[in-house]
Amino acid sequence: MAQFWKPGTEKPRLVDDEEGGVLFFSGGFSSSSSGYGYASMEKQRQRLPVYKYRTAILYLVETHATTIIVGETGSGKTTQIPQFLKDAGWASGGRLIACTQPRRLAVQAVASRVAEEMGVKLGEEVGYTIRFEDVTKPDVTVLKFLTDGVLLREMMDDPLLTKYSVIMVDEAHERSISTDILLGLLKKVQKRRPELRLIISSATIEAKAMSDFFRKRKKRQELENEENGTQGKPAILSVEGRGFNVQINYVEEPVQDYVRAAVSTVLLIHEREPPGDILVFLTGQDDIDAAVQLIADEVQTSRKNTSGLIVLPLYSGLPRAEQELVFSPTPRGKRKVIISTNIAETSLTLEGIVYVVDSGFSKQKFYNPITDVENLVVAPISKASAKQRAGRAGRVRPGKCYRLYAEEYFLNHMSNEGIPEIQRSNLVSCIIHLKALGIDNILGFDWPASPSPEAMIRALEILYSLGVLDDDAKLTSPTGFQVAEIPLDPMISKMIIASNQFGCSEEIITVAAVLSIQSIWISGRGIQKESDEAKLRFAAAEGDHVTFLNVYKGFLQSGKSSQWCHKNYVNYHAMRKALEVREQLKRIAQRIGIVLKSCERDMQVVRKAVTAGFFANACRLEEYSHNGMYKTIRGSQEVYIHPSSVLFRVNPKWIIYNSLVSTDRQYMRNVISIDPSWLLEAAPHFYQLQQSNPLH
Ligand SMILES: Nc1ncnc2c1ncn2[C@@H]1O[C@H](COP(=O)(O)OP(=O)(O)OP(=O)(O)O)[C@@H](O)[C@H]1O
Repeated sequence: MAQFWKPGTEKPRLVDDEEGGVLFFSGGFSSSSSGYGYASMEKQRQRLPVYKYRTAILYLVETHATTIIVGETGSGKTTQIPQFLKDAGWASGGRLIACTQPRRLAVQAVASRVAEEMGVKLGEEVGYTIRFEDVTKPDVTVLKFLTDGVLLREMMDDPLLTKYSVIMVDEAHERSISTDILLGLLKKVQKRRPELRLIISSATIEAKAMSDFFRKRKKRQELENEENGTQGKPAILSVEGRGFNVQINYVEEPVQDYVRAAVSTVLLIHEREPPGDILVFLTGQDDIDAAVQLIADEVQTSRKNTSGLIVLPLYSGLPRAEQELVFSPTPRGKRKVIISTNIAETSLTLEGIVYVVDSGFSKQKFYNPITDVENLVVAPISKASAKQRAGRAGRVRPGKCYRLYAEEYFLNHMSNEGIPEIQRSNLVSCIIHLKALGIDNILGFDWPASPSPEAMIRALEILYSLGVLDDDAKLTSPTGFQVAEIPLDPMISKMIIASNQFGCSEEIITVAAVLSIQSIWISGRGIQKESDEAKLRFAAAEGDHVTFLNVYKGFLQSGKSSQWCHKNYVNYHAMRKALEVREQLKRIAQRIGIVLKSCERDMQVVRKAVTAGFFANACRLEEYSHNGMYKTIRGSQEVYIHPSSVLFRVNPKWIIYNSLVSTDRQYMRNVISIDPSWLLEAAPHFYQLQQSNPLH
């Protein structure tokens, strides 16, 4: 039987749901009808649906180890619940309240908003921590926003997270790898720290399944204790009501080209709809650049009314200052168009947004443990994502969402939730995390969704070959511990550590920084020829990694000039971002004992260091191939050099790639030529495992 909670009542009476022993709460509807413009911030807070549930939330958190809170997008979960907890005393006595988010941008934005609402300076009482950036003050910060990945890292120093009284895992529906590992670990921590409180929140989570996870595999004694109290059972609270209405529009016919369709929709909104900014969801930097270019073409040819449009891209590779532009107020008489990846899908409030255009696609990772290939593929989103995207409108005034797919498709074909990332990823990073936390029995770990044993075995094998795990599958010293210290993909971390031995750490840190950016080249429809020609000025016969070093050198010699970038079809923003990342990596490298040293012109050692990290991605050109077909050494997958690579059509016999993208074929991005004997030097175990040695 379900239990209903009437907002405003002091203490709810808790009644078990017969099936799951789970508590359900539901309650009053709240909707706002007037705009926020003139209301004080406190009034704005009080109008949010979650405000009416304040007492219920505090009561549930007091009486339950885990509380699952489901409420519409924009109902106030992220910004309000941490403040309720603080006001109720959960941050007294030097304790902290944590609120995690899957994405860095959301962490920063939400922390700023909460600091503003509380009238405090960001970094004091309210702070945030994201990878490479800590804006908190010891003994002063009480509300801390952080990515779930950062909280996992904190567990390496403090496995029981003793300084936190409450941890709110927000946007749990995203099921990122870090969220899933965190949920598994927090369940363990709760056994040792029964006083720790967990809140799992989202607009679109399957609350019952999450609750079952927190209940399963309890010992009999624990279940008996539950009979006598509510402490062990997760409570579920459903926050009813939403801020403002969002009208959903669908296309009548499926669209052929979602980039063009998105641009046409933007122009149509601009022509016909009243003022208000537009947020467009595409899949990645390439799509976004193409859309920006298409709008720029329209502006130039003046075929459509484009006056007053300010077009801003938004993706994770953009430097901070560029990302922050999306939060700046729109000048009077103008209309901002933000073209974004799913980086803006959850938690963000972009004040001026009235219109959302949803392409229905995002880039998603897919890993095949049999072939050991991880692809970034453009794939349809889930209903949960579509709902989150629409929820970026209607936050401070009513809005409209234009879905570039048919309603019939949404209703009958779109999956409710995406596949958890852990079930479609290479598990190398995840296993290092768990090992560094002393979790030895990885197969027996309590996952919210189990990864496949094949993927697990593959990852263990690669980690062993990287020299990160020993024969007993424990972290090696020092390599394993050093790799665990660097917050990057273990293959990149290993490449950095190996550069110490090869005397080329300066170069390899630059390579690592550039690899962390999606692309440093300006590309797009209509400028391909010019951009290819410009690339040739830097192209190195060894491959893309060495080419990156040439570009970086040229950029520094130009005095980090934007004109230089423009002239050479190099993306200035990307270069600035690479500089930012490089600085951070340099600090980490020095901390773990890597001596900064340049190999000057000796590019062989650079290639050897790359091989030491990425040997598992080695490929050989098919001897009789006339179309540049390679096969991966492991898995014999057919792969081709991506046209953006300087080795496209050069086709050296032996190469290593950094990542794969899948379109009509499997394309290798960022490729370097190698000597096959280096593979055996770098990973004898890995290559000798093959039945017949593939290196001959
Ligand atoms: N930066 C901001 N500027 C103006 N209003 C804001 C801002 N941040 C939040 N708000 C207001 O607070 C409301 C609640 O935001 P909050 O992020 O707490 O909601 P949420 O329930 O966590 O949403 P979601 O599920 O989408 O993350 C927004 O709908 C908006 O009205």
